[in-house]
This record gives sequence, C-alpha cells and structure tokens, in this order.
Amino acid sequence: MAEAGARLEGLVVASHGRHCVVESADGQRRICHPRGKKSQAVVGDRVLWQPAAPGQGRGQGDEGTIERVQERRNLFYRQDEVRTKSFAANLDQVLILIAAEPVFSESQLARALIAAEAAQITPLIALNKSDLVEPFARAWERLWPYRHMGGEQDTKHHYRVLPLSLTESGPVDRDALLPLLAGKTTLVLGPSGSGKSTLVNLLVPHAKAQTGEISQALNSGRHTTTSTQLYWIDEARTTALIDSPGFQEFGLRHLAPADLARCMPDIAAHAGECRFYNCTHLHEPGCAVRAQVETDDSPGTISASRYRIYGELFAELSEAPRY
Ligand SMILES: Nc1nc2c(ncn2[C@@H]2O[C@H](COP(=O)(O)OP(=O)(O)OP(=O)(O)O)[C@@H](O)[C@H]2O)c(=O)[nH]1
Ligand SMILES: [Zn+2]
Repeated sequence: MAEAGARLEGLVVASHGRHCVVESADGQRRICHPRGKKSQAVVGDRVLWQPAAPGQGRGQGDEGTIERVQERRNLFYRQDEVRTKSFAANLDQVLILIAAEPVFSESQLARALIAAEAAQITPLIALNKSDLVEPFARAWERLWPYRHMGGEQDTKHHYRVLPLSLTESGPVDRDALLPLLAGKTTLVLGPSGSGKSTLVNLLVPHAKAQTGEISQALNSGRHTTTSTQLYWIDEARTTALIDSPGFQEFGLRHLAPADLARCMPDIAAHAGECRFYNCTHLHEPGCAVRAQVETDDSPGTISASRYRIYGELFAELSEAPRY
C-alpha cells in the first residue's frame, strides 16, 4: 500500500456518484473520495490523490482522497434522464453506436454529434445489426446525410459511418474497429438495445474482471444504477473504451443558440455566406443556409430533417433556462 502523506498520480476509471475508482501507474485500483467540490473528478480525469491514513479509510484500506484534478484536455457534457450533468474528460473520440433495431432517433444522434463537436472531440458513428437486412437498409438510408456530410468524395466526409453486425460477424467487426481505436480513449454512447454490451464484451474480453470487486462493491447495496466505466482493451493500457449509460436527451444547455451552426458541419459549411453576419438561418433574407436545404424540387446539401433538428434545437436553447 502507498505511503500516507504522498500525492500520487492516478487516472479516474469509474465514477459512482461522488465516489471514484482511481488507477495508479502500477495498475492498482482503489476507491477515492473528492476532498471538496473542486476536486470532483469524472472518468478520464488525471488526478493527484492521497492514500487514506491507516485506520481512516471507510473500507478495508485501499482508499484515498482526490486532492486535485489535473487540467483537462476536453470535457464531454451530456445530461441524463434525471437532469444531472454527467461527463467524461480527456477523450480522443466518441463512438456513437446505433442499430437497425430499435429504430434510432435522428434527433438524439444529432445531439450527441453536436455535443462532441462542441467539445472538439472526433465522433465516429457505427450502425449495428446489418444482419437484419431490411431494417438495416432503411437505417442506412436515413444516415445518408451523415455518410455524405462535407463532400461527395469518401476522403472528405466529415463523419465516418461504420456498418457492424456484432453478434454475427464479431471477429470481422473487431478487426475493423481496433485500428480506429488504437492508442486512443473512446467514449461509447448508444441507445438501449443497440449492442453496447455486446461491443464492450467483444473488445474487452476481461471486462468483468477489470470492473473488479471495487466497482461491484460500490454498486451493490446502494441505489447507484448508473456508473461510467473505463476499460483497457490492451494489456499495455494504451487503448481505452469508456462505457457510459444513458443516451437519453442530451442537454446542450452549455451551448448558446448561436453556437449550433458551427457544431453542425453541413450547416457550418454555408453559414459564412449569409447576407447578415449574425444570421440565425431561420428567417433572414439572403440566408445561404436556407438556400441549401433540400426541397421537393432541389436536392440541396442540407437534408430537410437536419434543418428541422437545427430549428428545434435553436428554439430549445433560446427558451430553456440555463443550469
Ligand atoms: N441481430 C443482431 N442482434 C444483435 C447484434 N448485436 C447485438 N444484438 C442483440 O441486441 C440486443 C441488445 O444488445 P446489448 O449488447 O445488450 O445492447 P445494449 O446497448 O448494451 O443494451 P442495454 O443493455 O439495454 O443498454 C441483444 O439481444 C443482442 O444479442 C447484431 O449485430 N445483430
Ligand atoms: Zn443564414
């Protein structure tokens, strides 16, 4: 056990309410409590922590206090169903896993993408259950604007959209995913039933073991149903997946309505060409964005559904109180 009094570096690998599991450089994991509000950490945070003095831990030792959260490279915001904010920090990318069934909500997808863009985190979209041929074809078609965003050439597309069939072609999917994940920390998000657990089990064969007794102890006998967990894919601990429950309404309240356009690449591509520099793209004359929205007569480069979502979010962010 580490010496009391020392400040040690660690990585937050799980959070359960205010408690965190901190992993130190040697791979050892222990429960830590934040010292105060300022040291409230989220998964992915690098922290300085201090072991509890002998006899002071509430458990069987192996506990500590988070003394400081190191500066974050980025912070991913979302809101869960009970309207509290949840976060993960220091991410390289966000993998949004949706499926042919259950039918995905385009609005939820758009929100998650906007949240990623706003935090300057690269999003990656995967559509699972390609074995369900007809529902998959419909879902793939609905993703057309996302598959083609930012240009017609493959290399210029803003989002990467990957077809998967995790239960039917696991090894093939693993080979497709691993190079995209290697050396990075990826937050996996997806609606219930899309195959998130299947994905984690495919990529992290010892997921249960990694979660370990510590997290199980924290979860049991407590009303903690949601927890965010970081898993290492490789033994060298360079490639990480963060599994976070809840893909409900994404609170985007940290954004102002005027931030939306730059977080939607298809809209951002034309937002600079409007007659008014502060165009909202809702009603102004000379709006280059509205000129690009598809209609029955013209294909346009902005799909009608994306423009509708833009309008809905703009209204939501204009009205809702900030908290
Ligand atoms: N047909 C088909 N079914 C799949 C595929 N991947 C996952 N499933 C099934 O979809 C269901 C949901 O998969 P899970 O991995 O539990 O999904 P989840 O996203 O973790 O769902 P929650 O636990 O509700 O959050 C399970 O019955 C899986 O067997 C696939 O590629 N094809
Ligand atoms: Zn405009």
